Amino acid sequence: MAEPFLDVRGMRKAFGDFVVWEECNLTLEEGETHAVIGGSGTGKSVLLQTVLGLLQPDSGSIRFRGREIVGADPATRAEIVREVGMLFQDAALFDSMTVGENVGFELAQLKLMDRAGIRDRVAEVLEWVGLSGIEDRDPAQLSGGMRKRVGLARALASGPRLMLYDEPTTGLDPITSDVINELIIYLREKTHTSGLVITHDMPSAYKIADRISMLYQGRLIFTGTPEEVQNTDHPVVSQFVHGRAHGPITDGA
Ligand SMILES: Nc1ncnc2c1ncn2[C@@H]1O[C@H](COP(=O)(O)OP(=O)(O)OP(=O)(O)O)[C@@H](O)[C@H]1O
Repeated sequence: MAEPFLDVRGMRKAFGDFVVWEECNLTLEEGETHAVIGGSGTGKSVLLQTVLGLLQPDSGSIRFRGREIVGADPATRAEIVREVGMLFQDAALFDSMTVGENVGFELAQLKLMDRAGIRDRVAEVLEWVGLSGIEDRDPAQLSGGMRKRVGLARALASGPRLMLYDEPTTGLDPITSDVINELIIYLREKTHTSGLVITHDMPSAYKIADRISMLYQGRLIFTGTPEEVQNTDHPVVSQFVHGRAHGPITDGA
């Protein structure tokens, strides 16, 4: 059987005595969008950072397209994760640069194209996110939803095979959130990228994910389709997804 596109196996991560991930086992198939849900501070961002190679797990394995990220030397790790794009929670745009410079930043840094090529690619990905012609704008003047869209364009510019989404709808109003959800679906169809999304926005997870896993006390305790997650009688998952104050989760964790 072919190896999963992304295969996280037995991944443990602690900060001192504080164990964030007891054991993470997660697979992502090519073309799939997989959402990981869980309370605040439970380790969702830590998962994305380990996949990106920014944090080193204490043990376990993270393989992307058959190549091991954990323990890889920095040059090899950089090469592996070059095919991974990330939409940061705050879009992480450089306010000292124009929108166009932000979107073309990685292409220029890695010298992936000449200037004319970068200009064309920037125009193309801005069109994908519905923001044609804003190359010369200052990111500080953009609304939260527009910043997210520019962040998406930037993440897609170098043609990643896997997109990591760190709470893509957090801080947006419900309508703008849905615009971002629809854009994620549209871009997935257009570019055939796989997606790993962390979120606690359940309408967003139901809409964009093929499968949803719930993180609780350092493990993924449940994985299912959006329908299975919505209808489960698993007490922890049911309490979380239906937002009930009373149940086994007592501290938001
Ligand atoms: N570099 C670090 N050093 C020490 N502790 C850290 C570090 N990064 C994360 N943590 C801790 O790990 C825990 C999990 O953090 P993480 O940011 O992954 O949570 P999260 O599930 O993404 O939360 P939220 O939904 O609030 O963003 C938190 O208690 C956090 O304080």
